[in-house]
Amino acid sequence: MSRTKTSKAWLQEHVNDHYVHQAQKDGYRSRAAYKLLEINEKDKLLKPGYWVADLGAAPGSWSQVAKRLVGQQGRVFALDILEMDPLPGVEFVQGDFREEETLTRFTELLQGRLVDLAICDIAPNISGMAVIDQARSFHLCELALDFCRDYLKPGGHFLVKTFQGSGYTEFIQQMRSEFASVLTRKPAASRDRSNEIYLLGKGKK
Ligand SMILES: C[S@@+](CC[C@H](N)C(=O)[O-])C[C@H]1O[C@@H](n2cnc3c(N)ncnc32)[C@H](O)[C@@H]1O
Repeated sequence: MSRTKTSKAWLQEHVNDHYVHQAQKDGYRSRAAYKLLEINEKDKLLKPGYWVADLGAAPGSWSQVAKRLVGQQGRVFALDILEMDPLPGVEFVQGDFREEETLTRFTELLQGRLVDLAICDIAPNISGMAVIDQARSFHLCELALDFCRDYLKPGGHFLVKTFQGSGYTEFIQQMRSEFASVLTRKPAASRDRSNEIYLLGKGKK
């Protein structure tokens, strides 16, 4: 299929997408909100009073969901390489997660406290070359796992988007060494044709 036809097909699918309409109705910034809502419904990740780190947060629908569910006593810290329009009650740092300086600015917000939950929906810019995209994606996943080693409470949970393919099995092994259990989640809002799959690490060791 030509590029134009592919983009037209994407646009058509987007316009017809039930979750896109629902997000507009519910005031969420993107259809991704329903992935987190469905996973949360099953796994009860977000609780009132929790501190949550949202890595790769823009445009912000996961942060919206998180803030709503942690309530006034909870805090949501969001990070993205892109700008994000402010969200009430969400503290945001713009920067590249691969850079030490970004991590420093982000973790300064925590003032020495550990988070109860880390959620990571980071997806790198797609180059179209599967091997490169896959490697970039897992590099970011590994950085998010490093973040959990240092800034997630023992017993805390970590939800991360991955793509099945090269590096997937190795990353699950790394997750297993850090968490009591590692589960896979493919919410209905995640398109069938996408090989994205969420890993949920439960109970940081
Ligand atoms: C699928 S979107 C996240 C959607 C978000 N969960 C929501 O509900 O609105 C993936 C995000 O990862 C961000 N991202 C990609 N590479 C990044 C990096 N190196 N550092 C920080 N953010 C990055 C992108 O800018 C993009 O906003």
